[in-house]
Amino acid sequence: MQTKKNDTSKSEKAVAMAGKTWTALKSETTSFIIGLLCVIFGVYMLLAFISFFFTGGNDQSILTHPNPSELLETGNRIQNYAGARGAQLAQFLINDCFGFSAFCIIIFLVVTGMKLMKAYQFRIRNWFLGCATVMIWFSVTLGFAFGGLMEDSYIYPGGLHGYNVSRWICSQIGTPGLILVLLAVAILFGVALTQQTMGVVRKALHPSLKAEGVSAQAETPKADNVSRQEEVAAETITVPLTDAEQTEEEKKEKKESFWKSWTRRKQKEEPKMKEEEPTEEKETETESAPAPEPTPAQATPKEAPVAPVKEETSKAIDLPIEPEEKAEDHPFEVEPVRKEEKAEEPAFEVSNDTKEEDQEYKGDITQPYNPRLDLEFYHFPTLDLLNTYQNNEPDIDMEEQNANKNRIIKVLRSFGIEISSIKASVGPTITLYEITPAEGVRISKIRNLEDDIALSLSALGIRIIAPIPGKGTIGIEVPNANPHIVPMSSILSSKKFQETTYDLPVALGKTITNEVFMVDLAKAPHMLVAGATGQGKSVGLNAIVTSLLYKKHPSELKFVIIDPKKVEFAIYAPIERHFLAKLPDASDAIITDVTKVVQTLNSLCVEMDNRYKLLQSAGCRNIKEYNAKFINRQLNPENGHHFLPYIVIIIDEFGDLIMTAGKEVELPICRIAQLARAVGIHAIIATQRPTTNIITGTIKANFPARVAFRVASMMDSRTILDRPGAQQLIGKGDMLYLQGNDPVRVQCAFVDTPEVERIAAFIGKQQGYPTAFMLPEYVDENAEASGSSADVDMNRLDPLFEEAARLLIYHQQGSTSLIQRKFSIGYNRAGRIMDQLEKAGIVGPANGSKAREVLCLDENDLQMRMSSLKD
Ligand SMILES: Nc1ncnc2c1ncn2[C@@H]1O[C@H](COP(=O)(O)OP(=O)(O)OP(=O)(O)O)[C@@H](O)[C@H]1O
Repeated sequence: MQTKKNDTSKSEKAVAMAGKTWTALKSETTSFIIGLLCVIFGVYMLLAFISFFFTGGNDQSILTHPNPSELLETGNRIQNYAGARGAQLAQFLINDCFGFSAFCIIIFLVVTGMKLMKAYQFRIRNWFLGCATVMIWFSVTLGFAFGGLMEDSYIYPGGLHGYNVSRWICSQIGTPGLILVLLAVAILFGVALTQQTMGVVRKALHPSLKAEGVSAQAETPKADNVSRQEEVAAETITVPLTDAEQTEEEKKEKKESFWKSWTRRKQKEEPKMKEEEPTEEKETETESAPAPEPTPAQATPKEAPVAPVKEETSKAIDLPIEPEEKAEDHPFEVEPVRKEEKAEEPAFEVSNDTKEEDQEYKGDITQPYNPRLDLEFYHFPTLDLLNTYQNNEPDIDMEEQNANKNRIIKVLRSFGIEISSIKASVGPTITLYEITPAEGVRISKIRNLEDDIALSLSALGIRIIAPIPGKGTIGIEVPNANPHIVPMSSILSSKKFQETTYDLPVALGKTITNEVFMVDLAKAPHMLVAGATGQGKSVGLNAIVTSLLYKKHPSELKFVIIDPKKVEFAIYAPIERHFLAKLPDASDAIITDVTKVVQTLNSLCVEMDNRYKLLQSAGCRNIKEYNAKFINRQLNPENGHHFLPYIVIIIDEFGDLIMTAGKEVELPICRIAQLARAVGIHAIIATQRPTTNIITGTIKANFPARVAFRVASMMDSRTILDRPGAQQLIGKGDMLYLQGNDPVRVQCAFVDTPEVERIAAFIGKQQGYPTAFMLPEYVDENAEASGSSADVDMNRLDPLFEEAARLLIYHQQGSTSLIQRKFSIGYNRAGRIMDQLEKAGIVGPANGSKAREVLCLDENDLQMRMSSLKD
């Protein structure tokens, strides 16, 4: 009894010890050191082995000495480069064990070392099985083939193992039996390595198989061939079944065309098949800097298993789950991280593309007009104004990838969903797992389980796309354990951005596959940005403005910035004379006062109408055609024609505007959104509260491009994107971009306030236009009508008159915007109330941009005036 207890505690201790040792081994440093030792030892063995071929003969007499240790101690007479121990090792592994194939041990050692060092991601189990099979097979084959030479040479090609095993097999099943066994093992190994082996064997058995190959294929009862069989059958039906009547030639022709179409189909399937054959070459390619456009074959993962797709039909929901074991059976591909191609030359250094000839011909109307000549020495902002970050390149953590893969398979299995393959694309913050469901699993089933699956994976930010449009696979987006920032500098220095031909290139960030994501605002043409507070909206808007500033000359682009929060966009003040537009009487270009917003938006409508008139008289359909004509001097400036810069309106906190100014803001915005595209006026509106009373149906209909950062609820997501999803984002710039049917998940580029300040200062200190771009004056007809206090009808006082008067007396500030905000009414109505208050002597006359003076001192005073009004 006692002994039993002791045994149990001993075994528990041993298990605990093993656990501890395993944890220590798993630590990154330990595994790196062990890996390094493996590689070094492998190199040492290689040296010993190679040297053995040259020096083995001389050393053998010492090594096979009855008491070799005596001789080895001095080591003097050993000639092997790896010394006495090396000679001993080589003698043992080559001659006493496996012969030439002992080199496989070195290969496995180095592979293991590389894996432990995390230099390469090999699949150790496969490599072990592969190396062991090759080593034993060759050892037996060489032992069998060269067994007779052993007496004459100091090297045994198959080693003693090969010699003895081959002799034993021969004694059991005879020489032909041994040959057949070796052949069978070789073919089985080949099939496990690549399915193409089957084709080679078939061809070897039947060289003229080509045409009949189809039927051979069709006869293979593989589930994934079923649809192919159907196709083949369908095609076969189109061949008239009159073979007997056909001439030999006709038959041949039909066979050929049939074969051609089959080959075409095979070629389509080829990449898929290639994905299933990870070769060492591909692995190396994957490890070294991957090509920018990896083909499916190149993108084959480091650890993609050799085994073909395993078809599991049993529902695993009731089975004991062994995820670690079973999950590995699924082909798992991890796409290599795409490295964005950088432009060779920093194009921004050469900031002005004004050519010398242009300067010479300045004013020469026989030469094309160059709008950039207005500010001919303007320098585009340089990339060094932007922050660079260390270690921001996404890398692939295979441990995390495998853990996630296993988790997904386990969760899906717990819902009775089997999959046949899984592929991962690692992005800066999110990894997309693309899953192919097994035969017979309906995608709708997965779609219905979306919430449960997301819940079971229990990580923030999981989004399920069932199916991925156009692919027939299911996508599960899982946040990475170590998200990476996407610096604005990495986007702006990319080849894609620098070589873009977009009219208004807006670089938003990187997609899940690490591609730079850009849109052309000129085509968008208006954008709606939503996101709860602190999720990256302002950074996103800054990224939009920054990318435009890096591409556009001040003569080509103007911003109208509306910032009710008053602080977010103040950083752009220095670029007022270069890039900003404002009303003629406005003191600041960045509009923070709600009253000015309505005027500005209406003024933009006037600008739009004016531009349409210009386009009409020039016979152009859009701004691009018009500007091209103007540049080619086909339009006479004396007839009012001029080069038209794009105008981008940016409105932060649109919700606030709608709450205070309501329809008065919505109407001009909708007019602009409906019509302004052709004349180069584009709007970007952002809101924290994407509710239906703020983003009304009319606004939604006219803003086809939507950017959703994380929002508070599914309702908000539906308002902005017409579907759920944005509530599941992880924040910090994680966003969905929708234009058309399906949203794209993008990690927004990060541009910090100091970076924007540096860019603004860089532009601001250069020569600019004398003033900001002047928008046309807007005369509010309604306001005009009710503008003069002489016309004010005091018999029909506004219902809010008395309350408004009380408000102004309380604040001692005669401000129309105060009335607007407090009572959530439009500018016109607030203006009318103010006029009535003026006529009643409660406030003084308008005082320029300053608030009016409040003439009424307190409540008593007001009561007296009110009673006199009623009289
Ligand atoms: N693209 C990004 N990459 C990394 N971090 C980001 C990104 N965008 C935002 N963040 C982080 O989130 C913080 C808040 O972002 P931001 O100020 O843009 O939020 P917001 O949605 O504009 O909030 P609010 O509506 O309150 O102004 C930033 O200070 C930054 O730390």
